[in-house]
Amino acid sequence: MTPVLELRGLTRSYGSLTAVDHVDLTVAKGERHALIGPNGAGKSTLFATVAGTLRATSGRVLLNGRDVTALPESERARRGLLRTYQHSSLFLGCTVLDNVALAVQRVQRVAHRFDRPARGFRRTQTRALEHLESVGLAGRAHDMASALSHGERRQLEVAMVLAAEPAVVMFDEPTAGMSAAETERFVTLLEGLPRTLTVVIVEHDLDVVFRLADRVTVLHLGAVLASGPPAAIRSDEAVRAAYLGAARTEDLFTGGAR
Ligand SMILES: Nc1ncnc2c1ncn2[C@@H]1O[C@H](COP(=O)(O)OP(=O)(O)OP(=O)(O)O)[C@@H](O)[C@H]1O
Repeated sequence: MTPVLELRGLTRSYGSLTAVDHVDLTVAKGERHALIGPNGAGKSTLFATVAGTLRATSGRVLLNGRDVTALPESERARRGLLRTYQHSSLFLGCTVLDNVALAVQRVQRVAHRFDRPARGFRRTQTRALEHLESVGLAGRAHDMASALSHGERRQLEVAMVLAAEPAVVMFDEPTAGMSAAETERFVTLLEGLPRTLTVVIVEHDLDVVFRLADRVTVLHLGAVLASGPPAAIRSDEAVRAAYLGAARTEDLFTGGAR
């Protein structure tokens, strides 16, 4: 396997509390990797420390073998490690198309900086529309982003992620607040993402996790309790105990842990 993201002894403390405790993890190119764990396990802190939103207390984050631990979030994003936020970061006063066009432009500014402006503009619009088509929003291209439903806004964010052409995208609880129908549409969309993209997802909905993930890492009290393919995690007694105490493992993975 070709590792794209490696965490080595990654630790993040808040004063005397160690929220993320010497986490070692390797994510392969193209993998769908889910981070789960009970409330307070350290998922958000780990996520933010990997993305560069928070500084690590110790340990290292490697992206494609390069140490990015000292880099801020913006620089990690420029190098292909992109995160989404639970609260959307769209330009609500712009059209749906313009939101994606802006994301496309950031990449194209580097690749085509010697093009004539009109040609660059057409290229940007075409690419942006292609991304909107791939997330099922081409029909809403000229609507304001503010007119989109919650689920559609999340779809738009995926189009913006695709436009940025990252190596790794980290989704932070993407289905939070979605209806069942929106969740279904969104998970289908994630399932269809190209395998050139590596996906790390923090998600409370375990049905979503076990549908999407190739591998699942369970955090408990900041440390890795278990990491492996979904089937192994489902049957892991320590995982069950960490989540729910007496409940049966099967109950855990049919929505009972929400
Ligand atoms: N800014 C902070 N200052 C101090 N302690 C914090 C801070 N943020 C989180 N913590 C603590 O760190 C631990 C891990 O929290 P974190 O939010 O990373 O867990 P989580 O698994 O994402 O939880 P949840 O599922 O509830 O979102 C918890 O004990 C939490 O109280």
